[in-house]
Amino acid sequence: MTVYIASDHGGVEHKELIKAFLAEKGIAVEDLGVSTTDSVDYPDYAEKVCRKIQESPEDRGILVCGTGIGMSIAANKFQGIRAALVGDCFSAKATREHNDTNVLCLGQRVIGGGLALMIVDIWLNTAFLDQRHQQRLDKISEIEQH
Ligand SMILES: O=C(CO)[C@H](O)[C@H](O)[C@H](O)COP(=O)(O)O
Repeated sequence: MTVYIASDHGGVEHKELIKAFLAEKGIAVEDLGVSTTDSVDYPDYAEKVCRKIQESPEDRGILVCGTGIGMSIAANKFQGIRAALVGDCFSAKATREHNDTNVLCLGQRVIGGGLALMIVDIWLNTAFLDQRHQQRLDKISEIEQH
């Protein structure tokens, strides 16, 4: 599994932190930008990550902006992407178990680096529960077709 990661200017510091954390754990990570705090538009970076996940659905994406909200709104426009904005450990686990999310969104202006890394660790290491949850994801896919 490869983790594709990107941020806008409001999330670049957490992105760098997460990238180093994943590399240290031996997890393949590909950085799709940005590398400076020059102002950019977050949908451009959400698209870069989401296109990668559409091409290889076994991979995962992580998007960071100031609040994580803009990235999550943009990411959920892409077919097959289930993106969640997460700011606590309980939701990090639940959104994998129940929603099988393939993109994690984080807000650098909202949560500290330590919590961001905990969330990433839980999110990457929690499996989808399937069972009753799959039928709900199927309904989301149906909505996406119309
Ligand atoms: O999309 C967002 C808000 O939902 C992100 O937090 C962006 O990073 C933010 O809008 C960028 O704001 P800025 O004033 O241009 O730095």
